[in-house]
This record gives sequence, structure tokens and C-alpha cells, in this order.
Amino acid sequence: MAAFVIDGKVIAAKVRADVAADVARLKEQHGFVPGLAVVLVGEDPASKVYVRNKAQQTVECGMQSFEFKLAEDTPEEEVLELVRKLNADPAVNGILVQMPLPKHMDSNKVLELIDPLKDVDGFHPMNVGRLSIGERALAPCTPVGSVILARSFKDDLSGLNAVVVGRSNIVGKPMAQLLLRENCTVTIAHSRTKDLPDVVREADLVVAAIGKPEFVKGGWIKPGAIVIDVGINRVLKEDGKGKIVGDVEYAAAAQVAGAITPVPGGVGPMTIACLLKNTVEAALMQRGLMRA
Ligand SMILES: Nc1nc(=O)c2c([nH]1)NC[C@@H]1CN(c3ccc(C(=O)N[C@@H](CCC(=O)O)C(=O)O)cc3)C=[N+]21
Repeated sequence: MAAFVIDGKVIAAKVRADVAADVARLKEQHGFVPGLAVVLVGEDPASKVYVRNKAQQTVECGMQSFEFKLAEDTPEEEVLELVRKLNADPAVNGILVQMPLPKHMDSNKVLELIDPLKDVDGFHPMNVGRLSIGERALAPCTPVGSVILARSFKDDLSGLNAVVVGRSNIVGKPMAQLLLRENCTVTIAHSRTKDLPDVVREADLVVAAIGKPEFVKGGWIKPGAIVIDVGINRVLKEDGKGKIVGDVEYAAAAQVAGAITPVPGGVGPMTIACLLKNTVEAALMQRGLMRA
């Protein structure tokens, strides 16, 4: 039977509607509008589109958007100075510095300067650590969105064998932490994993975050498994035109999986929705209005 297709666009729209409702309430009850600052260094065309979408959706949810576009050859110190300024600005509740940064910059140095309470990407070591010890933390948007997508199909993930393919700091590792929190039995597989297809075959939940087009084959998927595809790869079709594919061989996997996220229209839209959600959480934390 063909897999259920988990519609990331629909679920992202629901997350954004919740964010908009929270923002409206903050405005009404506290006279305050959350703000998100996005810093883009350089001219990467894909990054520019993504930053534009973020700014537009931030405003649609009733929040303030601050955009900073710096030239590729901006000195590192200038980016650090901007982060310091945003840290000190009470109108800015969330700060996102678009990755990757130009090669002449030390990304970790920039990320570690961001106030952990404004770190809506959840990349600061303080948030990474707090997530791993189960404290309240801002968690990375893509993994948070991926859990919401999986739970939209099966609310209780407890006891599932989850295999995360990929061990990056922005997806694989935080994904594993969040799935542990959902009481999954978690395996992190990667490029050096032995017998990877057999490891994936054991998974009730597969998260593919490798960054290689259609790397995970349909034949690796356990019948009925939930497949979350984090990959966004631009490839050329036979007719020479470009298209976007995930890290999973979608057509084949969709024949065996119980549920699968498409690319585009799966995890991508959730990443932005969860960024907006994190911005509201950050604003609540900064103002001591935290939800229980
Ligand atoms: N500090 C930082 N935080 C990030 O979260 C971050 C980043 N840097 N650098 C770049 C990546 C990439 N990223 C995407 C988010 C949404 C879509 C998205 O909405 N994709 C749509 C459209 C795809 C398309 O048509 O291009 C989809 O998958 O359906 C894509 C890519 C966030 N990133």
C-alpha cells in the first residue's frame, strides 16, 4: 500500500496560525510585539530566497522582522559587532545568523556570541547542552519541525526504533536528542556506519539528513516505517532543468513506508514555522512570561 504523505505545508500553516495567535495575545495583554533579526552575509542565491521567505512569514505572523545583509567580504569583527548590538536591543527577541558564513569567518565564534536567550536556531552551546540534559532550551528548528511531522502521523513515538542518518550539529545530533525525549530508541548512523542498509531496515522511524540526493533507497525501508526526509538537494533533470529532491529515493520509499514527507513541501516549510515558534518562545522567556 502506498504511504501516507505527510503534508509539511499544511502542518506548517497550523504552526504559524498558533504563532500568530500567541503574538496577538502578547500584543493585547502586554502591549508588546516580538522581533526577529536575520543576518545574511554574502550573496548565496538559495540563502537569499530563504531569508526573504522568513522575513515575509515573520511579518504575516504579526511580528517585527529586521534584516541585515552584509557583503561577502565583510570583516568578521563587523559581524561580531552587529551581534553585540542585536543582543543589547530589546526590540530583538530572536537572532539568526544564516549559515554557512564566508570562509574567512569563525562560525562558532559568531554563534557563541549570540545571547543564548535570543538563539532561535538553538545552535549556542548553552542551548545544545540544556537540550541534552532535558532543561528548557531553544532547540534547532529543523529537528523540532521533524518531530512535529512524525507526531502528526503517530502521536506517541515512545518505544520506536529511530534511526537518524547524519550526525551534523544542526540536524542529526539535535534530532537524536529530541527523539530520545520522545522515548524512542535512537541510533545515529553516518558515513562510516557498517551495513547501513541493514541498520535502516530495523527502523520504525527514519530521519534522513545526509545531504546527498536520494541516498536512502526504497529497499532499505521497513514496511510501515515513518520516513522524515530532511534533505534539500538541487539536481538536474534529464531535460536539463533543475529540481529539488530529498535524501530519500522518494518514489520507491513511498511504496513501502507507512508515512513519508515529500521534498519540497515536507520538512522545509516546518523549519521556518518552527523558527517563528522559537521566536515567540524566546520573547516569552526574556519577559518572564514563560508557559508552564
Ligand atoms: N542559521 C541558519 N538556520 C537555518 O535554519 C538555515 C541556515 N542557517 N542556512 C540554510 C538552511 C536551509 N534552510 C531552509 C529552510 C526552509 C526551506 C524551505 O522552506 N524549503 C521549501 C521550498 C524549497 C524550494 O523550493 O527551494 C520546501 O522544502 O518545500 C529550505 C531551506 C534553513 N537553513
